[in-house]
Amino acid sequence: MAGSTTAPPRTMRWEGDIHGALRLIDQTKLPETEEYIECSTVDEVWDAIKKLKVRGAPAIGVAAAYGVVLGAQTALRDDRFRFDNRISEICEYLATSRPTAVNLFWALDRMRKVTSDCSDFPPTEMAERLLEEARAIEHEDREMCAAIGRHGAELLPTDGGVMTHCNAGGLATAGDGTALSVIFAAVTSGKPIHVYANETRPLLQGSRLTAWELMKRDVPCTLICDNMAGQVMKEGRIKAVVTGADRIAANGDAANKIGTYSVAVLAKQHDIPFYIAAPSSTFDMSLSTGDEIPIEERQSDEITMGFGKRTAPEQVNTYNPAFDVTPASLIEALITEKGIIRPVNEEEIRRVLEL
Ligand SMILES: CSC[C@H]1O[C@H](OP(=O)(O)O)[C@H](O)[C@@H]1O
Repeated sequence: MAGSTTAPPRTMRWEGDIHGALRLIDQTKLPETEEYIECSTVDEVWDAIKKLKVRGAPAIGVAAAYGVVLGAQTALRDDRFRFDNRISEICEYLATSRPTAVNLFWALDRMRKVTSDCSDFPPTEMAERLLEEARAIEHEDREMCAAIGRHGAELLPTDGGVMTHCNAGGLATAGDGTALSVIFAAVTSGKPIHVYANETRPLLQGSRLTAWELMKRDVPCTLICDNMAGQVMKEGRIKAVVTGADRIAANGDAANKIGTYSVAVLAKQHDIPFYIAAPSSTFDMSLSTGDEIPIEERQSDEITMGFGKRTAPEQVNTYNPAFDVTPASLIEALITEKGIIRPVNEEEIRRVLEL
């Protein structure tokens, strides 16, 4: 039966005590090589997030939390400044690594709260509490992934293909993923899921990462170019679409990898349910609609230098938004660790997430 139980390698692991380091799989090297890097400074974590060595909304949050711990190590060695002020500066610095995934800011807020809750603790004790909080964020994310899988599996069809876009798998989280956790749970429950993975230009998270994860888990997968999504739906191959998200506004509008909005429009056209799987840490209730979600724009060579080969004239103008926003009206349901949100609106979001 498809769906082996062997999970792919963990996205990241903190090794050691408060003086330890963060070990990450370098996702820019996949699928050719499974290479691990060790981050021993906050700058190395910032760089890993910026360059997508670690990526995916929940994974970015977990990595940033451990980045704060690495910064705390340096702060402990320099008593010229108040330790809690240094931690606050470190959080501000990590917050500049990428703008869209709200999990980054959610995790940093939790780390800042440790310093305010433990303001009368000596720096060494505060540093220990910071490591405990980072570990808790990682553990909770793993639990959230499993719960998302349990809730979402029942929504997937017992026949036909399931399309996904980008990578919302184990590599994007500290657990089995969000969208892929739903797929893995459905396969484990015995559903004959066949995944159509969109390659997801320009950085190919779908072909490089999602296809890699699915094949590791023996889940049947067909890789397609992004511009094939409509034809594949028109041929009747797709019975559902499920993706991840990087930030969901209070009304349910959801930011996800560029191209997700197009897939949602195509799904609507073909009367295919479009689901988004995301933990509660991806919801930003301070934003009333998706119009307010900051969209990251990335450098030109991600488009013109397709992984080392020039694919466009050197000075050509480019536009490279890394995300787009799918309106709540196109989303059949949001799949969270606390349950299914349907219809997708602020009242239902607040009811299910108990906000
Ligand atoms: C589980 S959320 C993953 C989410 O993050 C990805 O973006 P990036 O690879 O740029 O970090 C993409 O939007 C995924 O859906």
